[in-house]
Amino acid sequence: MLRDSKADVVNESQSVVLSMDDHEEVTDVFNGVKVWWASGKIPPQSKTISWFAGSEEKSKDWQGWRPTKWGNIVFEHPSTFDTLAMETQKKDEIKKDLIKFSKGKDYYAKIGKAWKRGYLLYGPPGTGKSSMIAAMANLLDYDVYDIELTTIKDNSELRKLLIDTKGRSIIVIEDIDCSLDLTGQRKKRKEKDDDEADKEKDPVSKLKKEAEKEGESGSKVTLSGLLNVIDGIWSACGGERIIIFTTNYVDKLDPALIRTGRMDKHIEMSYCCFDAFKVLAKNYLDIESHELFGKIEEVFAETKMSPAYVADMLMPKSEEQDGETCLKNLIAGLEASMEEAGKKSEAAAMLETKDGVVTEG
Ligand SMILES: Nc1ncnc2c1ncn2[C@@H]1O[C@H](COP(=O)(O)OP(=O)(O)OP(=O)(O)O)[C@@H](O)[C@H]1O
Repeated sequence: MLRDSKADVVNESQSVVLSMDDHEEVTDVFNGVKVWWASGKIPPQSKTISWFAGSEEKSKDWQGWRPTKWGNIVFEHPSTFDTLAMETQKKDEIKKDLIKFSKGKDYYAKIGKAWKRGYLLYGPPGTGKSSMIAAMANLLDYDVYDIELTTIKDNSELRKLLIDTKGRSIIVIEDIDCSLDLTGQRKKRKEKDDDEADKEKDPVSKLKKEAEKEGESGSKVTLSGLLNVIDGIWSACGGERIIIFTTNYVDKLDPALIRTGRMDKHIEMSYCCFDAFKVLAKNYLDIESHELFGKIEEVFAETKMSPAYVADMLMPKSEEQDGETCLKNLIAGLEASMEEAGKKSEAAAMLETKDGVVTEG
């Protein structure tokens, strides 16, 4: 038994909680074994990114004596709106929207609505969705809770997790399209394919397939469950919260998920434009203008390249590589991709031509 320590009974609980002062040290003997207790204090991190750590890694929320599944790592993503490659006007609009929301406590109270905002971030891979989330968190100084839906057992577990989030936070549900096969068209198409395949199967193999299906999906979170949890969570939680869904395939999402009111703002993260390139050139090479910019602008007008690719090309790969070499490499890379795209569309046109001769490659 710890001596010299404080003992309290926590509200509505049978258990006694022993506590120590900061930096206090106590020696104790239990069953003949000497135990040494020390109380340390870890200064709070101003920002943490939290993620679902899995049931075997449950940690304790010592304040409330409730187990919580959120793990924390220090949030150190340096992306800001200044480093984000995107049209300036679009960035300014998003920044204004966020700041208005973060200052909107009285307004939301006045209109009787929960202080929350939903964003849908969509665009091809490498267009900066994660960078945008980090920039948002850095702008508002909010925590980020990153949810991997496929690791969540069911709707009630999702609800518990969300209830456990704190105010001034951004809740991120990434790749919503692949997480649960929630996409409208894909789901319908899959069901159709399955039905057709089922017609040809005997009842035993049908049952086997159903059993396999159940085993396949580790998660039983459903679209309607997700929507109910999100709608319900706002009334249950105080404090401002932003929820962000990300997807690479917006056109395949179920309309129920993206209908207005649920996601307040849809933000498209698109391929690199010349404006976005200039941000990257300034960040990566400290170049604000260059004689090659004219050529680069021309090429960008005709190519679809992700900012991730452009950023990679602009990063010097050796001491010898200077800014101009990186710009030249970028032009060469973009032109090669244009050529590739040209070849592909030629091949596609050949296939479409009725009389075109198609040979196996
Ligand atoms: N718009 C952007 N502005 C600045 N850097 C970017 C941008 N897009 C991509 N990058 C660079 O490319 C890397 C990958 O981008 P990021 O992870 O943000 O893209 P994503 O859209 O979230 O990709 P995915 O869909 O594959 O998860 C970033 O670390 C960053 O260096």
